[in-house]
Amino acid sequence: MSAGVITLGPVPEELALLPICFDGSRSPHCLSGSQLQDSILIFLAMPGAPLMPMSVLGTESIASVKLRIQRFKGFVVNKQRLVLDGHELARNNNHVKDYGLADGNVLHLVIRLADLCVINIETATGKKFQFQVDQSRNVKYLKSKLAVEGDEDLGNLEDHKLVHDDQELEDHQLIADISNKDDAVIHLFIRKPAKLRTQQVEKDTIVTVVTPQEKLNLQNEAHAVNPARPASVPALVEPIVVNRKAKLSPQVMRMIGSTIAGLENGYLPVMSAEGSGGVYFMRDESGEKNIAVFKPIDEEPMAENNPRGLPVSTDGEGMKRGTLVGEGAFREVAAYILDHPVNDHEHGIRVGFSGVPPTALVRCLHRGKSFKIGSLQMFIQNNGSCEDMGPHAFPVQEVHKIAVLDIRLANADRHVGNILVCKEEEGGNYKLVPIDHGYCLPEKFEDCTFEWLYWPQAREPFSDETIAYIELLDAEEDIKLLKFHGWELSPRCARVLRIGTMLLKKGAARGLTPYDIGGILCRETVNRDSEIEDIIHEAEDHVLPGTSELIFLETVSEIIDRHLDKKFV
Ligand SMILES: Nc1ncnc2c1ncn2[C@@H]1O[C@H](COP(=O)(O)OP(=O)(O)OP(=O)(O)O)[C@@H](O)[C@H]1O
Repeated sequence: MSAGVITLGPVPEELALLPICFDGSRSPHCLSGSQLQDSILIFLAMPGAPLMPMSVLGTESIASVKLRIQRFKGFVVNKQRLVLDGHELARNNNHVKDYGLADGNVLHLVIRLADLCVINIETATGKKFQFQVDQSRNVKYLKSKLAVEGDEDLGNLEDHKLVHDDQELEDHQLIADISNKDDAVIHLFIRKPAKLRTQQVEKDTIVTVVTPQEKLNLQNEAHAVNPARPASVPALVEPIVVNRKAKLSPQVMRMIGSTIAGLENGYLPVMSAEGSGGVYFMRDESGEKNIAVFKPIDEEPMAENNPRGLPVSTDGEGMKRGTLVGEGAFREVAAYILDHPVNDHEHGIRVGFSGVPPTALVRCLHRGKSFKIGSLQMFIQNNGSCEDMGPHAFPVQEVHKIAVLDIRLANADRHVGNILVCKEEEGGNYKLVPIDHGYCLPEKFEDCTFEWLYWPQAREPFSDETIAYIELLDAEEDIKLLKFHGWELSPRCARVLRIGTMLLKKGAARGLTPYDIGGILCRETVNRDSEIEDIIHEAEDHVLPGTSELIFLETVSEIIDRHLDKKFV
């Protein structure tokens, strides 16, 4: 779990990221002649830190670059995302030169940290602050952060005394020591003159600063952050419904209701330490459980308010090719809408074939006056994600249901962190839940990546149940369904959906495995087109300009047939 900053040795940081020589020194002068020619000086950008020079080799793999960052900055490889000019260097086995890195380039490092701690601070006057603090920081650091980023009304924070379990906290104490091991959130209230105490509520540590006049009980604090909402105040969360005839599912309605109740009871959204965009956990009415995950569009990667230090997109394109910044929420909702249930409304609950959690487009009141638009997805209790364990224990069908979704929607972001693992109480089987569909339905197949492709289950044939589901899929109906819900796919995105569905159906009818089909959609290296891209180019060369989309797709269909016949004799 540890992904915090490790203590560096005596090596100056700027030299630490230079390649290591055989004698253990880090001077670039020890590189061989060809290595010197191959050497590229780039700059690593991390939120809140100055640019750091880093020397990489063109022939070095992305995995090796990440490994060196891990070695000297302490962020483990699978928690790193490297972004160049707004696009992620997602393929670890590709080389630096494949991505066209050149001298002077700035590489953004986004850390998917799990051991940041969210600290909510509320003053006596109701002002709220939220900080993310590494658990290795101490109480003094927290106070200094509050002094700098807080508010002058807070006065001299040196005077505040923090108390935990009725013990006064010392400035040198670590945040990790205040909270229990797995705490993700510390709520801190400030009332002057300060006297602090903390209380455990489930996994949260509630640190309460109280004035001597006030009664020391939690009820008081809960009440203070639970003002009755005047009728004139707009709803805290509202679904955005374009077509009134499009009914929201009962699960979505319940999720929105519980999210509102949680907010009304004063439980503020808690920012996830993971993710490359702004991701907020919304609490239910009791404040004890996460009920939903809110992802505002203005905080997506490369959007203007991205909280992870990613630069704003210069051309509007998102972190994956063929997507636009600000459209992630639509894509999240589209994945849910298109995840058709097998047995309609099983036990009164709509469960999609691939198990995409219920998701809706909502607007959420922000700081009491403006709105943030984004996707609201049901929070799924889980035992971690697929990055926490090897794939061998996953049932074949669980992997296949995700493969079907990814192939249909040409998902460009199916990494291991985007599949949650839930262990069933009865029987102890693993269930997989696909999340994070902000980069599905892109305009092109260029960035398609499927982590499951390399899992043994992907080489197993589809079950009869899956084949029956695939046979029923109809891209034209899917496009109409999305339009009914208010999203008219661009012609290019619609083409990707049609071709992905076509390939899936043809492959399944021939008895091909998810590996066979998925492999056609994914590039082997970043600079070599995938088979599907080659097929599309061939079709484009074949048809005359101005040819209808229907004829174009028929051409693609014929080429795919030929390709499959040749490849899988
Ligand atoms: N529906 C959900 N249920 C439970 N946890 C969730 C859910 N959605 C997201 N999370 C948690 O929040 C984290 C970040 O969410 P998500 O991956 O969607 O964000 P992102 O910014 O799109 O990230 P990424 O860098 O993976 O593209 C996930 O790793 C997961 O731990």
